[in-house]
Amino acid sequence: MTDLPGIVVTGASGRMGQMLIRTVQESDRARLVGALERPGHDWIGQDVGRAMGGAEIGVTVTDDPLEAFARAHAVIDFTAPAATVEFAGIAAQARCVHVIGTTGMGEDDLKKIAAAARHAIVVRAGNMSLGVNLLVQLTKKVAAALDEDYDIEVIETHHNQKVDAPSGTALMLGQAAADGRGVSLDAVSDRGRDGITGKRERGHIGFSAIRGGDIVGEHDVMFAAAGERVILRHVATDRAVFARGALKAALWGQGRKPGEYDMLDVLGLGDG
Ligand SMILES: NC(=O)C1=CN([C@@H]2O[C@H](COP(=O)(O)OP(=O)(O)OC[C@H]3O[C@@H](n4cnc5c(N)ncnc54)[C@H](O)[C@@H]3O)[C@@H](O)[C@H]2O)C=CC1
Ligand SMILES: O=C(O)C1=N[C@H](C(=O)O)C[C@H](O)C1
Repeated sequence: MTDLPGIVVTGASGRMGQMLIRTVQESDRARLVGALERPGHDWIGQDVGRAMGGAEIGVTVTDDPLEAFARAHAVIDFTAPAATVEFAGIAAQARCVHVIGTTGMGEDDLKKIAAAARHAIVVRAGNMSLGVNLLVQLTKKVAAALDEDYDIEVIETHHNQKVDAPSGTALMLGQAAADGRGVSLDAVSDRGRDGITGKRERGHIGFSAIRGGDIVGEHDVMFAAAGERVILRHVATDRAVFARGALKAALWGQGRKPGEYDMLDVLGLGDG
């Protein structure tokens, strides 16, 4: 039991944090060795099982990443961009695999994570589910097969607590569509249409975000032409799909060479 890789979950009280703690606890391939929350959070100092409303599990919630990561083989991190950038440096120092699910990161944040990944194993993806990563590959193939007569639109739908848009998944799908077409996503993105926008530009990739209720996460990639539409869709109904993917990534990362990997690497779905 004690030989199993030790996992620290950051953002322990969050929607994903709690799901990850349950997933690690239920796994016979890993053990939970730490649970982290932000300084000042009322879970700090409590047993994480009790704080989640269940039985004690012998892991006390801490706000000290240095101390927590020193005991871990992997950190699974679904928090916020500033926290994730800080954790990337500390995980590299502690030599543990950093699995990053956090979305909404800016260019600067991504540069800092890439710098940490020169010395550390980082697995980062805007969506850790098998289904979405398959959809990424399908999107690339369909975009390569259809010409610019087909307007590409990415539509994402999430719960009303989500703070970033477009979702990390929508950006992955948009990138896959751009790669399939052999164009730069930055050059063709249409985000946040409002007002007199002018007609849609041929070859652009549009993004729309819908927010409401407790929707876990839905993504459509629409290829719309005169007379027909092709729609690729993924619907997540349970956050367990993300947590299972993240734990898989944490185990896959053990003993790898330093570098930044994604879920296509973990799942063996890459191009070659
Ligand atoms: N890649 C994927 O498969 C998925 C990614 N996500 C992303 O994960 C992130 C979190 O999502 P949710 O769990 O829904 O959010 P949430 O708001 O429920 O949880 C975030 C948690 O992080 C904690 N946190 C913030 N700063 C911290 C710090 N410095 N130290 C420790 N803890 C800190 C917060 O207190 C909170 O408990 C978002 O960016 C979301 O988009 C969510 C689901 C799947
Ligand atoms: O915030 C969420 O909830 C989710 N975030 C990820 C994203 O931004 O794509 C993944 C999933 O869709 C849920």
